[in-house]
Amino acid sequence: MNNFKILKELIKRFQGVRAVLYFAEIIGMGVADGISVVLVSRIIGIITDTAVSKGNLRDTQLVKYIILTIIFKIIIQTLLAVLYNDEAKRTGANMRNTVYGKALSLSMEFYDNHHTGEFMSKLTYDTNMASGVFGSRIRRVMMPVIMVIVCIIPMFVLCPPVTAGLLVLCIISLTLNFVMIPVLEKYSRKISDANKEISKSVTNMLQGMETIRMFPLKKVISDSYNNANENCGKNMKIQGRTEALISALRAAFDLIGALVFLALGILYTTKTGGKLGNLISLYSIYGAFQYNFLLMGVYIPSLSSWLVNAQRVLEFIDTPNENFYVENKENTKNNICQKNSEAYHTVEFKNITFGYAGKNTNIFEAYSAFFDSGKSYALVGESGRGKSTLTKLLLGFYQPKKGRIFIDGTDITELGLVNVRDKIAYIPQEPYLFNCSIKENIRMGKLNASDEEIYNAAKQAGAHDFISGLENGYETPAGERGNTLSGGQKQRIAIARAILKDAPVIIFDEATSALDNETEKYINKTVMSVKKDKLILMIAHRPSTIETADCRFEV
Ligand SMILES: Nc1ncnc2c1ncn2[C@@H]1O[C@H](COP(=O)(O)OP(=O)(O)OP(=O)(O)O)[C@@H](O)[C@H]1O
Repeated sequence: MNNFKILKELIKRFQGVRAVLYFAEIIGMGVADGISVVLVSRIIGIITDTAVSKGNLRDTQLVKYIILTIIFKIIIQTLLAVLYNDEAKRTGANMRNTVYGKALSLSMEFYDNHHTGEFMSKLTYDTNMASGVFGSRIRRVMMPVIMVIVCIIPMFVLCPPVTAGLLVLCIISLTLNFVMIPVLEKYSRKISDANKEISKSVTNMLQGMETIRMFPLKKVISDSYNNANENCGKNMKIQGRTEALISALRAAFDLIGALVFLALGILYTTKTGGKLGNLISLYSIYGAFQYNFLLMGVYIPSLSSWLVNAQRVLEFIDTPNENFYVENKENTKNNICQKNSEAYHTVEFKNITFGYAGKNTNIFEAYSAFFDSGKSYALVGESGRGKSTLTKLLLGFYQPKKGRIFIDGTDITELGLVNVRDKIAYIPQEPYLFNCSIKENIRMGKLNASDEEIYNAAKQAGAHDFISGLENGYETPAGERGNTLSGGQKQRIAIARAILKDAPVIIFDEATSALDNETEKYINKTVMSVKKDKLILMIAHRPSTIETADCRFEV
């Protein structure tokens, strides 16, 4: 995608019709800025001519110019700047919401294939840069262009030959700046890639902190971080030097511009009898003109390097969602309610074939299985056979290559992801606890649950006693990923959350593996007591767990 297309796409997706307002505000600011520069130059010119002719300032139109300057420079510009900022912030927020929303809609396969660090970099660095396109970059590119256009007309009116000479100089310096565009773009890409690597290293370090300390992995991890950091630093250095070169060129052209102005100005006043006031006015406008002309050479390349990140954000947003199933069909939802009231819940896998993306072999090949209502099944089989995968297929985390899956006799592709997951309470091998209170963690099973319902669910999950024993009871923060709790405590909170959900199908994926025998027995007893109208699938290795199930099912 070329830069223009990226920009067009960004505007279409994140601004829509509001783009008209946004661009009108920038154009307004640029025009007001340009006009105020011209007005100030007129004031200087009038003062100079009056001084040279020893005239009276009162006889001039000085006050009119001063009032107009105040209106354009202070009132109009400030007003437009405030409106512009609001619009830019709205666009940035819209972009961040879209990216975050996208992250929640992606398939599990996406997360399997993307490193958390790389993903974090996308969510933060690339999105910040992309929202910066609207936050500052477009304004910085457009304002100088508008200023240059507004200034060039009075400059030619005031003194055509000097203006023509200065313009040629400005064009040469701008061309040189443009030569630097591809260089800056190249290093911006490299820095962005290096930042991804840094994020990956930091995520590895944070998530694998225990393992890093257990094995002597400090050096390996810090080497990988240092390499990424060094690479980033190296590219930033080259980018910095290129920018310094551009600044040096700008300074050189400043100096040459002043000399050209002096030479042409002397010729203009001595040979053609031009007014000194006009020349001083011209030089006053030229200061702003030249500055903005060179800014075009700085900000246009810089915009294109920010657009590199914006393109990545667009690609990310275009990643397909996990919604390969029908979403929330109203009539389907009614069907589900009817079937729930019948209290008969079955799960059937019919001739499914599945293998994870990127792997040559399939885990299931035309595989069929049927699970009946009111029963509990212990899913057994050697490690790696595919027990967890089978339940994840049921949850719609992955899509089978062939075959169909039914809940209560309805194909899950017709039910829709939301409805399928609504019918299932799933407790994974390593349950995730959010960084909020224990009570709020349990409440995630049913967002409108009363405190009483939460306590009851915790009692059934054998968690009430230990939670009540904590200094802050149910208000105790679970910590990041539940790290203030033991493995068994985390499991019991996750079980309470699943019990609270009161779904017709419950999946335990080794959900009691970290519990002592007594607690496990207690939980199994309470869970089995509610199973009359439920279907329970338990993935288990422990004989004690397998024994509590009605049927042993070899996957
Ligand atoms: N996200 C994934 N991406 C690629 N391969 C995966 C993924 N998850 C699991 N696998 C592979 O699929 C196979 C089945 O894994 P699964 O976790 O379903 O087995 P399991 O029977 O539950 O094993 P265990 O009893 O050890 O928990 C394994 O070979 C595993 O390496």
